Amino acid sequence: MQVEGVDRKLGAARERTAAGEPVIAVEDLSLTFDTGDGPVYALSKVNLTVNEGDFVSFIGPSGCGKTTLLRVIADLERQTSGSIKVNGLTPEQARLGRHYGYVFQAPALYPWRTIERNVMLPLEVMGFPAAERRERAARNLELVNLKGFEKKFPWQLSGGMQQRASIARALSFDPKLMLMDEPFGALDEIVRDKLNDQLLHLWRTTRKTVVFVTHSIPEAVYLSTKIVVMSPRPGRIIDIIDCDFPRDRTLDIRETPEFLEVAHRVRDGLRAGHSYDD
Ligand SMILES: Nc1ncnc2c1ncn2[C@@H]1O[C@H](COP(=O)(O)OP(=O)(O)OP(=O)(O)O)[C@@H](O)[C@H]1O
Repeated sequence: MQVEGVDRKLGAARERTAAGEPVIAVEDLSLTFDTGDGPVYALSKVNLTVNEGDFVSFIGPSGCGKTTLLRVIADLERQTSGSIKVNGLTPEQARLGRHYGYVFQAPALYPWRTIERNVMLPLEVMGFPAAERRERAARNLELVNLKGFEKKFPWQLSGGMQQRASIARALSFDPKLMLMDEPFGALDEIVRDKLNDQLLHLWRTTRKTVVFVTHSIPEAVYLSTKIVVMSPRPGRIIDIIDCDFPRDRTLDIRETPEFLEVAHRVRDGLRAGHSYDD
């Protein structure tokens, strides 16, 4: 009965999303962690709308609440006050309905499973038949340029390749929304540039909505249609910047005055956020 209820609501949510409802709608959302050392005000009065097809980056210094906000969207944390809807549903309903794929900071692959079997894992849990599991794993590994590595184990792949495999896993059940928590943070700049290009290509061709956490200003400006600048103590949004570059952008745009202007505005926002600490 409960599943039927969720399914009915999911159907209704899809219709509303098709009619232009935001994919994510956050209103006046705050989250305080109660710790032994007293309360930690991780998020304060956050308001945010993510529309279908957006690529939204959260940027800000360590501890400003980027991961916490992503985890609230994914129903891995619950807000203290305020509201949040994902495709018109509560985060719990969206999680149960598999509305999003989540990519963690570290690849988090099972070392005893081959790459293919890691990618197939969510499909096994969801009860997809074996032939479809294999077909989807092959398709998504090709999408992240890992064709030919299906039978390798994670330790046989570089860090960048492992992160691509975890993206393939998050894509395996074809969610329209991807939540990505600093997926390329641990990689060197050249590998990161390459993966940024591949991610942009994937976003353009699959028309997904992406919410992406990063510390890097160039990465945020290069990838995003919208940049959410955050600052700590308490974590809050201090600027939301629209990035109107063409969707088929290439790395050369990083040299253009328009790019540098947006980067400058992000940097100004980050500096202004820090001054709250003084
Ligand atoms: N489970 C928790 N219990 C207590 N405090 C927490 C918990 N999770 C996060 N925090 C605190 O909440 C604040 C926001 O943390 P969060 O991890 O969201 O920041 P962040 O911007 O993602 O940081 P980073 O860039 O370093 O990953 C920090 O002060 C952090 O210490």
